[in-house]
Amino acid sequence: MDSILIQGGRRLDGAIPISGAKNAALTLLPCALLTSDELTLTNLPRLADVDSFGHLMNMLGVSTKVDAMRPGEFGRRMTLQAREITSTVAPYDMVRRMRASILVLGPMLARAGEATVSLPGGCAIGDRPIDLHLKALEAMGAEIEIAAGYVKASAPKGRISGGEFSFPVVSVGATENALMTAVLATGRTQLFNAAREPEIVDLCNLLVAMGARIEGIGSSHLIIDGVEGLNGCTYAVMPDRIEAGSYACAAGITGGSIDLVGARPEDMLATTNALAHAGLIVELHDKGIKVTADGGMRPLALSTAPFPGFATDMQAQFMAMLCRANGESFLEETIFENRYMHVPELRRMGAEIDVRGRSAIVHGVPKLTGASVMATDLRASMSLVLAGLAAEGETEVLRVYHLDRGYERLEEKLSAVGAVIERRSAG
Ligand SMILES: CC(=O)N[C@H]1[C@@H](OP(=O)(O)OP(=O)(O)OC[C@H]2O[C@@H](n3ccc(=O)[nH]c3=O)[C@H](O)[C@@H]2O)O[C@H](CO)[C@@H](O)[C@@H]1O
Ligand SMILES: C=C(OP(=O)(O)O)C(=O)O
Repeated sequence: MDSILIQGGRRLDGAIPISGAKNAALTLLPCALLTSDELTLTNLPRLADVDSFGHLMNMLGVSTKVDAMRPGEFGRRMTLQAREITSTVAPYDMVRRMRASILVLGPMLARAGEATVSLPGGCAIGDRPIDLHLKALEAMGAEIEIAAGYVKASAPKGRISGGEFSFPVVSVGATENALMTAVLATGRTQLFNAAREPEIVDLCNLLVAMGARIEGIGSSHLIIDGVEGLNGCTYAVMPDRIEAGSYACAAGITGGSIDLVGARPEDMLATTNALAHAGLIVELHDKGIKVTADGGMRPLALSTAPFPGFATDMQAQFMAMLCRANGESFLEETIFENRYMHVPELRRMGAEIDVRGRSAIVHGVPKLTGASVMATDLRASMSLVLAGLAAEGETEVLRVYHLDRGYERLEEKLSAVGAVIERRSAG
């Protein structure tokens, strides 16, 4: 198994290009199922999850062609074409490895009139049920059956009718599945309390470019009028606000200065506000956001919430950064019930963190020390990388495959701003 080795204690300084967003890519890719035309996505991040999604699309009969971007550019371009959907089954082995596979359910149902997708099961950060995905589809006229670990959705007359659904809890994935179904329905769909994450806006913008009719984009009330068919197009994936936020925390924890080139300020106000409250200097410019540490860091009180609130996907990285703040920070995780898996590992590096249920108190410490650490999920792994960058001595982060799901060329990007970091291959 590969690991990442970090010699900590260096102040990071320089520019990091921000890649296309994993969580946008994973909802834009299944849109290829909605049309027999070609869909070309550019600025796709080179990530294990994007590769896995490409394989899943191939299994459903979608052709994929990948071109490199211009030399020196990150990301790549993928052209997908679903002339026909040859299988409407997303198998367990695929869904088990990548939860976002559930996002083929809506578009397959909308285009082929049926879809069978393995139930994803829980994962390290929590239970993560898909009941709201299914209830939204039912409200739009789908029939749902669950058997042998699979969910089978079908449209009684071959096409979904559309309908109204109010989400009792804000769900990014369920909103995405409902949207991708509604665009090809015979009638109107209204979604209330829909997620408003920038990745949802990116999805709506792509669907509109494909010919969909959606009102209320960016709000929690989406009105979708189904159309007879959608066309292909070329579309650039939005920048990754979570990757950008993670590198901003690298500036904070190392007392450095990092220019996040390509980051979009409007997508990450909760993050930049938190950085500014901690005492970092946040400068917005026409190419991105520059974050600079300015002496000691102040402690924070943060509670995760759906967009525009503070993202749960940033909680672990802020926790690592706040280990070096002057005083006690308070964190509350309201989205996932088990998202403090990084705490025992951070403690092994000298962090002082008390966890009570969904709350955590982070006592700032004068120093962290390198250690061998491992985490069970993506953002938890990134929090260990951040702690390693600031720690005295060597840190080895194990289970790198979590990082490869969500951080494109992590070592290269961090080395370019002065980190001493390398990947050790197990051979
Ligand atoms: C690929 C992707 O985009 N992943 C993101 C997406 O995950 P994902 O779409 O899985 O997360 P959701 O927004 O659906 O989950 C939010 C909350 O709703 C609950 N819930 C969700 C669906 C459902 O049917 N029933 C239910 O109870 C979940 O358990 C959780 O407590 O949004 C999360 C919340 O911003 C992020 O952390 C993930 O990085
Ligand atoms: C939880 C995350 O992703 P996923 O929903 O793909 O597990 C994440 O990106 O932090």
